[in-house]
Amino acid sequence: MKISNTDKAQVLIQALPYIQKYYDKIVVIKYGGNAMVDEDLKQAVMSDLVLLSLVGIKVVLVHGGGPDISEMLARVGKESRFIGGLRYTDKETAEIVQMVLAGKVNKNLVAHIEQSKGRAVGLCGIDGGMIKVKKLEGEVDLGYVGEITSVDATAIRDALADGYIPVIATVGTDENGEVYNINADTAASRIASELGAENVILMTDIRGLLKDKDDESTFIPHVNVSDVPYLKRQGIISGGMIPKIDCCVEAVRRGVKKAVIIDGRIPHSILIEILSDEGVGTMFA
Ligand SMILES: Nc1ncnc2c1ncn2[C@@H]1O[C@H](COP(=O)(O)OP(=O)(O)O)[C@@H](O)[C@H]1O
Ligand SMILES: CC(=O)N[C@@H](CCC(=O)OP(=O)(O)O)C(=O)O
Repeated sequence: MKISNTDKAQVLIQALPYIQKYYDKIVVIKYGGNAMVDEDLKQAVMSDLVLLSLVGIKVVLVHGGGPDISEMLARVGKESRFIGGLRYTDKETAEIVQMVLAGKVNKNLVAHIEQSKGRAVGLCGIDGGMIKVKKLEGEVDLGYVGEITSVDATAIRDALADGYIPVIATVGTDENGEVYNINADTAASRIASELGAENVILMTDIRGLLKDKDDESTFIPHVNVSDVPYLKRQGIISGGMIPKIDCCVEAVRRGVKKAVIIDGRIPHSILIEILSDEGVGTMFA
């Protein structure tokens, strides 16, 4: 079907109020490893970020890379173990996490942005002392998994002021300089609140929060943060969805106006989410 010029113009002009709303505002986008399904899709997502950045939105990209980490661990004969959505991280795993996230995944995303004629700079939580952590203490010992104690967003702000899209890998250091693995959803939430971001958008491989995770027709479009403890008790939220939901709740509590989980496998879902009134995922308020 051929789209008429009038229809094309209509689509563009409909984006105007959203461009005005978000102009000069910070939007933190977390791109999960499970949504990085192929290089073409990744390229399409990065082009969307370049477009958003060129219309004046301050885009900050925080990325995951869980599947890449698991693949590298398997190559060296190590099995991946997750407890409550978090990876058990021994010393050797922490080194591999740093190599894969800050090296392979981070530079690959920067290269894709540059390929779309955007400007990006790759950073990790170690750079500029950005993310400081202490060992996460809980019922189960997760090894070198960090709980964020502080975020210094200076390097991110400087990159934005210079017109770059900061691309951030989520490893951080403790007071002794030891490197820790940080869940990327958790880090995105803290970075968003530290930056006073307008929105935090989590791109994953599922439509959003589902009542039954194996049935997309049970999709939940809106969640009130006060309902989350109940949803958790009911067992509706499990695995990798746990840090995501916690991230959204935490971001909203800390003043981020909107936290959304969207399907990163749908081409241009991020443009539809930001530049139209069609909510495409689960919104937390
Ligand atoms: N209630 C739920 N609704 C949607 N997804 C859920 C739910 N509970 C668990 N999940 C799982 O969470 C996964 C997303 O988390 P994760 O695999 O960590 O993604 P990412 O790599 O994007 O961070 C989904 O693919 C799904 O299998
Ligand atoms: C502590 C912890 O679990 N860290 C994550 C960091 C990467 C991540 O969060 O990647 P996704 O967003 O693709 O899941 C991990 O090791 O897998």
